[in-house]
Parts: sequence; structure tokens; C-alpha cells
Amino acid sequence: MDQSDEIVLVGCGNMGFALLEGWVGRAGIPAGRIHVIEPAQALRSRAAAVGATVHADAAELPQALRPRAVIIAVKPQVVRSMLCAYRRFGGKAAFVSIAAGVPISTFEATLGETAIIRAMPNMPASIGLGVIAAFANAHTDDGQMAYVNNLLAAVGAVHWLAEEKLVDAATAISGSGPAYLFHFIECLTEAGVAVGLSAETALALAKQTVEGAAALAGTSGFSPAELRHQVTSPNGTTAAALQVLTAEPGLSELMTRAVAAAHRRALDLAVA
Ligand SMILES: NC(=O)c1ccc[n+]([C@@H]2O[C@H](COP(=O)([O-])OP(=O)(O)OC[C@H]3O[C@@H](n4cnc5c(N)ncnc54)[C@H](OP(=O)(O)O)[C@@H]3O)[C@@H](O)[C@H]2O)c1
Ligand code: PRO
Repeated sequence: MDQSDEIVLVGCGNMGFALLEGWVGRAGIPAGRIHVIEPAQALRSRAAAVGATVHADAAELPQALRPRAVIIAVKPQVVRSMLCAYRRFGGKAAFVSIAAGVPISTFEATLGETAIIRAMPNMPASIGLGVIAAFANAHTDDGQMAYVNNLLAAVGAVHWLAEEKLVDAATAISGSGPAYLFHFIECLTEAGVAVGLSAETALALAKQTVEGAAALAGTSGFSPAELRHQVTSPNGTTAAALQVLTAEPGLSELMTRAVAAAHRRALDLAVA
């Protein structure tokens, strides 16, 4: 990545800041080259503390600014009303939207024929362990694709999708996924307390179990099913627990229903 490129980051809440942290803290992108537009004073101060150039409103951006990328990280419901403030960058910058559900056609309606990439990152991007599903429109040229790919790859593994509608599917898996895992840790902790562990010990065991198992699944040559078998002694403790998890409605059915609900919500946000 050319270190002199400038980036506009619109919205610096949970995910916008996770990206900023990843870009500045891990990818070495000069923080001052990232212009953050964020109306909330506390969040602007947080972004300024990592070195970003902060603004309360798009009108404060320098007139001469020619960003290579404009990252849209506001809530989906806000996208339509804020876009016109960035129209002047249309046709030049690559627009990257991380807003769940909002289709490329919504951006094209305001920005016209310009490079628009829908990207769905997730929170572990803040520590460089994100996963990002992305789709680019037909106005994105090879240089813009490569530039945005590098930007996204700086905070996680990038998967380019063949169809825009798959971004909504990815949102339900990897965008929301960290919350499923955080909830799993909460549940495992509660269950640990129920069998007599202190809350502190149960939380430590639950977090380190998820972290270790995820690392093993990611690095071992065995499939998740094979790894599960390796943990499950015949007629042992794990088998007893898995009998509960696979009884109707099992975890598999619950996950299918949960992901379907998230996917439906992404489709709803497209028309909200
Ligand atoms: N959180 C995640 O894990 C995650 C993952 C992938 C994608 N996303 C997507 O990322 C987007 C942001 O999610 P989030 O969780 O980061 O939400 P968030 O914490 O609410 O952050 C959005 C920020 O944008 C600000 N904002 C509102 N209007 C603005 C404007 N016109 N210009 C600049 N900033 C403005 C908001 O301020 P106010 O609160 O004062 O309005 C808020 O601080 C969403 O579209 C979401 O679908 C989130
Ligand atoms: N957070 C956003 C939501 O919950 C999008 C994926 C993760 O809608």
C-alpha cells in the first residue's frame, strides 16, 4: 500500500474504530492520513487518540482532499441520508460500504457510476484476525480492487464473492458470528458456575477453551468433525454432552434458525 494515500472513514463506532485500530495499530497506515467523520464527541476523541484526523461533519473535510477510498461505517438506516455529502468523491475514490444489507444500487442512486465495494468485516479486525467478505461493482477497476483488497487484507482474511447477494449470507455467518461465539462463552461460563466453578474461573476456562479450539481448528489438518471425534471418548463425558446438543432441536437446528433470522434481517435492511 502507498503510505501517502488518504482514506475517509465515515462513522467511527464499534466497527469503524475496529478497522481504524487495525489499520493504524497493525498495518502501519499513517493515522493522520485517515480522515474520520464522526458526530459523537467521545468517539472522535477516541479516534484522535490513535492519531486520526477527525471531523464532526463532512463539511469540515479539506476542499483539496482526494481520497483513494471512502469507507462507509454508519448504521444501515443512516446511509441514504449521509451519502450526498460525499458525492464529490464519486467517480474518483473507491467507496467501501460495510453497512449490513444496504445494496450497491442504493449507493449508485446517489453517487452514479463509481467504484462501490460492499465489504462485510467482523470485530476481530481490530486485532488483525478479522474475516472480510466482499463484492465489487462493475465500475471498480483493477487498481481500485487491488487497493481495497490490500486495505481489507491488513485487518483479516479477504474472500471475494461471486454475487452481491452472498454478502447478506456472509453477514449472517461471519459479520454477526463473533456475537454468537461471545454468547457461547457467556453460556459456557454460566454452565460452569452451575457445576460449582467460581465465575472468574469458569470465564477463564470458557474463553481459553474457545480460543484454543478455534486456533486448533484453524491450524490442524483435521476437519472440525475429526477434531470433535478426537475429543469424544466412547461413552465418556463429551459423548454425554453431545447427546444433549444433538437432541431435537439440537445446536445445528438452532444455528440454522439463527443464521436464517440474521439473513432475513439483512434483506429487510435493504428496503428499510
Ligand atoms: N459492529 C459490528 O460488528 C459490525 C460488523 C460488520 C459490519 N457492521 C456495520 O458497520 C456499520 C456500523 O456499525 P457499528 O456497530 O460500528 O455502529 P455504531 O457503533 O453505531 O457506529 C456508527 C457511528 O456512525 C455515527 N454516525 C451517524 N451518522 C453519521 C454521519 N452522518 N456521518 C458520520 N458518522 C455518523 C454514529 O453516531 P450516532 O450514534 O451519534 O448516530 C456512530 O457513532 C453498520 O452499518 C453495521 O451494519 C458492523
Ligand atoms: N453487526 C451488524 C448487525 O448486527 C452487522 C453484522 C454485525 O447488524
